[in-house]
Parts: sequence; C-alpha cells; structure tokens
Amino acid sequence: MQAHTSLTYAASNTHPLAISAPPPGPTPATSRQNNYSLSFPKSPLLFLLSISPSLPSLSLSLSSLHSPARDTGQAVRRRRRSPELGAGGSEHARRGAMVRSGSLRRSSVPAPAAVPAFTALPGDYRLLEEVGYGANAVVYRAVFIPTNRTVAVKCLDLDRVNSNLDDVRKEAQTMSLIDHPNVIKSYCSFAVDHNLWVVMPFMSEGSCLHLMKVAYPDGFDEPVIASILKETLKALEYLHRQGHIHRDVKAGNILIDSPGVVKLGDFGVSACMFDRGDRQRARNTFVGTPCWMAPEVLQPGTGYNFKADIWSFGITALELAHGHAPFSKYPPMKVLLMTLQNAPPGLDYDRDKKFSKSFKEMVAMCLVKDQTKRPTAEKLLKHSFFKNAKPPELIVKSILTDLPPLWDRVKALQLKDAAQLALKKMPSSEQEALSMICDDDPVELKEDDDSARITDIYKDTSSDSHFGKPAQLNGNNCSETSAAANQGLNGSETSEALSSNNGSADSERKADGPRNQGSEIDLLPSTSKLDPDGKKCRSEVRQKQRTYSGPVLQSGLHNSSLTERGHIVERDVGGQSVSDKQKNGTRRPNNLSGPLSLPTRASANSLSAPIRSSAGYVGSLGDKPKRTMVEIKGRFSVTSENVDLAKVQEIPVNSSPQKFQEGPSLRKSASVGDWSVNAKTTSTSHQRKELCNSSVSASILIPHLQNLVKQTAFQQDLITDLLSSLQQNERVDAAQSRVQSMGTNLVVEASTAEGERSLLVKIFELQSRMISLTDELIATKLKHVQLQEELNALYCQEEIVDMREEENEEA
Ligand SMILES: Nc1ncnc2c1ncn2[C@@H]1O[C@H](COP(=O)(O)OP(=O)(O)OP(=O)(O)O)[C@@H](O)[C@H]1O
Repeated sequence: MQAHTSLTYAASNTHPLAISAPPPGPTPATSRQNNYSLSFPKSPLLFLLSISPSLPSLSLSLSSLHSPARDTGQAVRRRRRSPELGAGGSEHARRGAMVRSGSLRRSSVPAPAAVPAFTALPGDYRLLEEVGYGANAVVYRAVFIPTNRTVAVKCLDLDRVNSNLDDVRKEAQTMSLIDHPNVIKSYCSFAVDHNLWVVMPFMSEGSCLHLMKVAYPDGFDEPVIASILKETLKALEYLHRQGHIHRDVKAGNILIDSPGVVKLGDFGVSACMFDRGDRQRARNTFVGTPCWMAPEVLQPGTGYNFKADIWSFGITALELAHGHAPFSKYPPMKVLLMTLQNAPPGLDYDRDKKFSKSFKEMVAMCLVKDQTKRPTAEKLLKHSFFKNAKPPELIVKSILTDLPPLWDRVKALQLKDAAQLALKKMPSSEQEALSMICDDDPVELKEDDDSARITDIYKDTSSDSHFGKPAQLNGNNCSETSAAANQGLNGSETSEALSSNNGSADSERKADGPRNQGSEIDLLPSTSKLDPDGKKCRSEVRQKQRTYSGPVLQSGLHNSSLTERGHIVERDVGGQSVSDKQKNGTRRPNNLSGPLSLPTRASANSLSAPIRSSAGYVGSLGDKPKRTMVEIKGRFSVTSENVDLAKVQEIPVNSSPQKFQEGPSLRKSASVGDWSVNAKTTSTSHQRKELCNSSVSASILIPHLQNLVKQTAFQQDLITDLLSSLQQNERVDAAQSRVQSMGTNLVVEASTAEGERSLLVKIFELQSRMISLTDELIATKLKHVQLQEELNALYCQEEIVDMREEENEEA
C-alpha cells in the first residue's frame, strides 16, 4: 500500500468537517431541501472550521461536502445507466474509507448502501493524461476505478504552497461546498504525502484560454463571448451571494465541457467575505493574476470586496474578445503600475467595430476604477448584453467542433511554449525591468512613491522566493501506461506569445481604446519600436544613467535577467510514465538550483508553469534585504505586512555595496577620471613647498579611486551575471535538444539559440577585456602616482637642501 494520508469522512465523524454520506438513491424532496440548506454554511463558522494547517496534520479530512440536488439527480440517472456505480459504493464501504458525494448530512443519518461515491484512496484513481497545470497544481484526466468514471484530479503540491496552506484548505473546502451548475466543485480531496488530490468533474474541453490558444487566437465571436460570460456571471453571482470572492476570474479558469457547459473553477485564492481577524486582514493582501487584478486590490491597505471580481470579469471579457488580456505583454509590475495609473482598458468604439455597443457598454461598466460604481453580478446579469445571450449548449458547443482531444492540445501547446521559450532565452527582461522605471516619468520623478517602491519590491522579490523541493508523493501502483507518456514540457509563462506574437502591442492598444492611448504610449517599454517621439532614446539614456548610478538598479538587473532561462531549465523535459505521475503527483522542477525571478510578462495562464525563484543565488552575489512576496506564475500575493516599503526606500540609489563602504580599497585603485597631479617640475621654492605639503594621495586620489572601485565592481557584477546567463543558456540548450529529440521541428530555433549564445560569449569576452584594460589603467595610474610621489619627495629634499643652503649662507 502506498504511503498516503487518507482524508476521509470516517464513520466516527470525529472531525468537525466529518459529515456522513448522502442517501443512496433519490433523496426525498424534503430531505433534499434540508440537505441543500446545509450544504453551504449559513454561518461562516462552519466554513471556517479549521483543519490543522500543519502538513502532517493534513491527514484530516478535506473531503467534499457535496450536496446539490441537481447532481443527485444526475447521479441517479448515471446509476441507472451504470451498474458499477453501486458496486463501487459498496466496495468503498468495505474499505472503510469512503467519501460519498451527495447531499450534506450529519453523521446521525445512516450511511446509504450504494451511492455514486469517491474514495479517498489514491489507488482507486488511475491518472491518465495531463490536461492542465497552474501555479501549484497539475490536473490530470483520471478514472475512478471502482466505477470507471472519468474525473479530473488536481494534484496540488503542498510544498509549493506551504506558505499558504490555509488557502489550500480553503480551496478544498470551498470547492466541496459548492452547489451551482456553473461552478466546479470537488467530489472529494485527500492528501497523498506532500500533495493534495482534489477529485472533480472532468471538463473535457479544458479552459477558454486553452481553446483560444489552440483555435481562436484572436478571441471568440460576440455570441460565444456573451454565452460564456453569462454562465460565468451566474457563477459569480452565486459565489458572491454565498459570501465568496473568487479573486482569480480569468479565461484560464473558465472551463468548458463537451456539451457546452461552462463552469468557473480554481478557488486557489478565493476569499470569504465573512472572514474576520487574520483572514479579514488577508484581504489587504493583493492576490490574483496582475492583468486581471482590480486597482483596489493592488493598493495595499485599501481593502476590497466582491467588486474586485467584477473588474476581473471585465478584463476576462476583453481577454475573450481579443485572445489576450490587456497589458499582458508587460512585466507584472508594469501591469500593476499601468492598472493604477492608466485609464481603465476597454473595448474601443471605433477599432473594435465588430462588437456591439451593448458589449462595449457592459465592459465599461465592469472596468470602472471606483469599485462602488461597478455593478453587482446580479445587476450585470440583467444587462441587455446578457439578456440576448444564447444557451451555451447551442453556441459554445459550436466552437468545439474538429478539435483534437484536450490532452493532445495541451501537449502541443506545451511543446510550442517550450520552443518559444527556448527562442526567448535571451530575455529582454532587463530592459523591461529598466523601462518600467525609466519610461514612466511619474515613477522616475517620485522615487519615494508607491510606484517606485513597487519597482523595488519587484526587484527584490526575484531574489526571495525559491524553488520547491522535489515532490515525494507515493502514489498508487497503477500499471496503466497508455496515457501518453507524458511529454513533460510544461510550457511556459510566455505561452501567450503563441497566440499573438504579431502585432499584439497594436492590438493591445486597440483593446484599450482611445481613453488609454496617450498614457499607454508613455508607458511603452524602451524596447518598443512604436515609440513615436524619440522617447525610446531618452529612456535608454536614462536606463544607462540608472544602471551606472548604483547597485540598486544593478541588482534588479541581474535578478530579472535570469527568469526565463531558469524557468525553462526547471521543466521536466523527458517523457514521464503514468506510474511516474502517480509517484510524483505533480511534476516538480528537477533542477532547482538555478536563478529565477519574475516572468517577463504578466500574462499568466493555465499553460504557464509555476514561477519560483531560487534561494541563494542572488543572495550569493550580494545579500539583499529579504522581503516576503509570493509571486507564482504571474499570480501575486503581497501582504502589506510583509512588504516594508519604508525599508525599500531607505536604499539610496547611489549607495555602495557594503564592501565599498568599509573604506577605500586600493586593490584596483586608481582614477580613470580627469584628475592629474601637476607634474610640472617648476623649481620655484613656493611651488616646491606646495607640492611638498600637498596630500594628493589622500584628498584627490581617494575619491577617484573609490569611484573607480565601484565602477569596476559593477563591471564585475555584470560579468557574473553574464556568466550565470551562460550557464543557464547551456541548460536551456540541453532542454532544447531534448525537445528536438522528441521529434519537433526546432532546428531553426536551435541555431538561433546558438547564435545568441555565441553573442553572449562575445559580450562576456568584451567585458573581461574591459576589466583587464581597466586593471592596466589602474596599474599605470598607480605607477604614475607613485612616481609623482617620489618626485615630490625629491622636490622636498631639494627644498630642504636649498633651505639649509640659504640658512648657511645667511649664517
Ligand atoms: N476539472 C477540470 N477539467 C479539465 N481541465 C481542468 C480542470 N480543472 C483544471 N483544468 C485545467 O488545468 C488548469 C490548471 O488548473 P487550476 O487553474 O485549477 O490550477 P491552479 O494551479 O490553481 O492554477 P492557477 O495558476 O490559475 O491558480 C486549468 O487552467 C485548466 O486548463
């Protein structure tokens, strides 16, 4: 028996959440009604009933409290069709580890004999293909063996979320308590070593994001959007009514089933509006995925409510309309700034001509910065845009024709992502990180404002987080290997590139509409070729100034430069058998020692592997103050307590690293500046006296020498960065060649990569040459100073001799 920690509704019902199984057959109407009312806690207390958050204690039940009458009805129909279901149920009872789906009941209600049930035994689940993955989880299509029922199993890596196990527990609880046709619920969940397995309905068409990436890169037509959004809005209306804020509404979390059913999933960061105390404070935390996050969520301390979901809903509408979210091309912190500073994005009345006025109006209503002016989900549902929406079974179904199975799409997208990433292994993130500061005048000018602080957080964050440890999940001894020996390329955070590499900046501006245009152009990164007024040059100059102004920016530079390369490297490129999957549950990065920081883009989606940053690397280059910020695959969680903004400001831009503050080091000291000692050998007594008394080495040389040391150290850091980049690139190349060996057509990419690599080598060589030239210069200058001092000494002696002679003469 594999090691696992079963989370069960034991018959003993000792745990606060332990609730007995539902009735076997069709529940009498009254009973169902009662059960229904119990299914979601009227009192937040039930919801908050806590399970010990410590990992070992996760052996407690997180199982489902499934209840909906509708599902019970379906279950009955299913049972009629499938005799195994009943058998499955009794099998579970025999095992004594049964988690039944059905209406919520107290343990006093006798357990039914045969119900559609799900056990908390990993061995009862056969994991098949990977159908998606997110920040903390990999989702598999799976079969519940006792009943042969297809399900989805989300394997949440608890090591990855160990800083926030509470969220995991909440997600499991929330999902199990859900009772709405448009919200994904869990059948049951249980811990398997360091993973939490959440069993849920399999949504055979995956997420809307998947669909767009595969077949609709420019977004869907309006009728489809209306239908999808209406179903999503119904889900939100339900969740809000129940007191929940979803906090991660986006196309990647809107799932579709083959009949065209639309459900909102992923409660990883949902919050309960009834929360008090710590949980309430947690809502001063900003959580979500930057592009979709409401302005009030991004402003620590202001607090937010369910209206944040309405903002995200509006962004999701734009995402479905264009194939990508607004600002998705930018690095996350830039997105934060743009969301806060720019006018809200929207559908352009002129350029988005294909969309109706009513659609544009609806989006504009959602994307109002003042949350109090946003409509509730309930009100929004009454908008004319939704009134005319067609049933999803008709309209959504129509977009699903002729598509390969979900797992094949996911695999293809992963390979494409890997290829894209490999091509991008020389990321422009340095420039992006810099442009974030340099392009935005307000930020540049107000170094002590929030924006500047955010910039510093961004920079520091990348050095703080770390890769998780390899999972140790002992799964089931499942023997099936049919499941497409997992290709293993987990995709990338840049998967968005797949859909809209060409002209997406244009389309983004289009999406944002005229309201935005001006400000957005202002915010274009310095790398942009669209800069209409030479701003690019200006910001490049500023970048240089910044770059050389001190170590603060410098650290940001090398932190951000390493993101994607580390990211690729950590992917498990090789094939993976199903048994491996069951052993591992979630695929973990193998090489976790590499540096990693923020993604270069803010777009986060289901094909993005989690971004984790490494501990140690940056610290080893120069211990930077650590600040807690969780950033996972573009999803942020920054708590106002954790981020000591004041401290961020304390770092002076021109401050020198500690080692240089300790005093001038003459290790490589000499000035390359304009200083010069007047070596003119005038022999007038006065001049000689001046020379004799001058403290050239102390007062003139030292500042120059210090300056030079700083510059040299900066160059050395650059070299170190480049060295690291080289190492990373080597690993990427290895990964890439594996991709090739998997039969993909990436030869061109490989040669490009080789070109980049040799370029990097050249840069490195140039840097080294520069260092050695500087060293030579330093040595020459030192020699010069030394000679000068010797000369001075001679002058002094000569002066003394002269004086003595004069004295003698006088005598
Ligand atoms: N029930 C399901 N059926 C089919 N595919 C699913 C199901 N649940 C999730 N997926 C796929 O797996 C992806 C990741 O799932 P999910 O969003 O729950 O993980 P996560 O780690 O919480 O992600 P995120 O990064 O959004 O927080 C989804 O985007 C979707 O494509």
